[in-house]
Amino acid sequence: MTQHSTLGVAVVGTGRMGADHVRRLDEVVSGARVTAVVDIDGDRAKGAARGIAGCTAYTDAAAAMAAPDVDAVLIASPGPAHEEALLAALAHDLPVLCEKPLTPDAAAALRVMEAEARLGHRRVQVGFMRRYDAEYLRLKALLDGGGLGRPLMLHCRHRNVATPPGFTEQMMINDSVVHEIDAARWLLGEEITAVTVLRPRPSGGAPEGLGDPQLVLLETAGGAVVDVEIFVNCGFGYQVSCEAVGERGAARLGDAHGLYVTAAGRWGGEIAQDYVVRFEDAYDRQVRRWVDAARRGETEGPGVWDGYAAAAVCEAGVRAQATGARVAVELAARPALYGG
Ligand SMILES: NC(=O)c1ccc[n+]([C@@H]2O[C@H](COP(=O)([O-])OP(=O)(O)OC[C@H]3O[C@@H](n4cnc5c(N)ncnc54)[C@H](O)[C@@H]3O)[C@@H](O)[C@H]2O)c1
Ligand SMILES: O[C@H]1[C@H](O)[C@@H](O)[C@H](O)[C@@H](O)[C@H]1O
Repeated sequence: MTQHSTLGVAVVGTGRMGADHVRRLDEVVSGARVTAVVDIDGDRAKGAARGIAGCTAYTDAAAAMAAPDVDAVLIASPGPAHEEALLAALAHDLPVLCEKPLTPDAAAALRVMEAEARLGHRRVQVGFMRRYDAEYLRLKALLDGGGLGRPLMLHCRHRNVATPPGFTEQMMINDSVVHEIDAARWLLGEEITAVTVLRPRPSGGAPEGLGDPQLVLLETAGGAVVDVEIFVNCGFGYQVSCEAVGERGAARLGDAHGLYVTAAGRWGGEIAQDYVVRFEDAYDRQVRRWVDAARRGETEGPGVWDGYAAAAVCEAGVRAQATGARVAVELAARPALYGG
């Protein structure tokens, strides 16, 4: 495997998340430099490349991946565009960090899995950044160490201030709850086997046609239950919390962020307004670990199997959302490459 002194990274998609990753690779993470940026919006690509020495702007991801100064690819285009970029990167056997969701549907994820299996080694890390968040890591260590006894339930809350234009009910599952789906699989070490979605009366603050909030219930292979409140137009802040309840104790993350202030007859803290603030450290740690592994010629962290399993649960979730029924998750057999 190639050893890279400095990893030349192509960032595909330079919107909100892609631009933040370009900044991160340029200013925060050592051992990498952004040699290419790709966006179907050429002006946006040029804007992202501006000020970065040796960075070329492209509108075609395949052209960027064929460039000699591109050693790795960070995909931050919208979910439906991921499959094409992933297959192109795998055709060049390049290390990839792909923003979540790996793909919005399970069939596309399976095609990516087949392409990676043909290489015979893992190349793709999925951007499930909560696995790199300090609080989630502590909760995972506590659960793995048996500190709470056998875990029985997770209570999760996922609140966004507001949705961007075009955000659909399906995206509440595919784009938002997909984080809890991955976090639950990782924290509990079990696959999710069934999904049910309950709908309280919709908030007046939600856009027309969006049944927001919703309560998503996940059942796991070992009999644990996970409830997820997804409320993407709560209006007051970006809140992500998770309480694990075990046979001998409970532990909750996500309550406090930032300063706790006592002044002017009041006490309290701040609520982050978006994910870029709440998960800044997690994104930094995730990208640093990806760059370090890629420079060693290795791939670690959540991979294509995790992206596929999450997509399969999301598909069941979207059916449960539409029908009100409890929907079983259908999973293919886990290939040996992913520990099957
Ligand atoms: N991990 C997280 O917390 C987190 C947060 C936000 C977004 N995301 C993920 O990041 C990705 C991007 O989200 P965003 O909010 O930055 O979206 P965005 O709409 O702000 O940006 C997407 C960009 O991709 C470009 N684009 C579209 N199709 C393309 C293609 N085929 N090739 C190249 N560029 C293309 C668009 O022109 C746009 O500039 C999504 O997968 C999203 O789910 C993850
Ligand atoms: O794409 C975003 C992102 O993944 C955020 O982390 C999540 O809180 C939002 O709900 C989602 O729309």
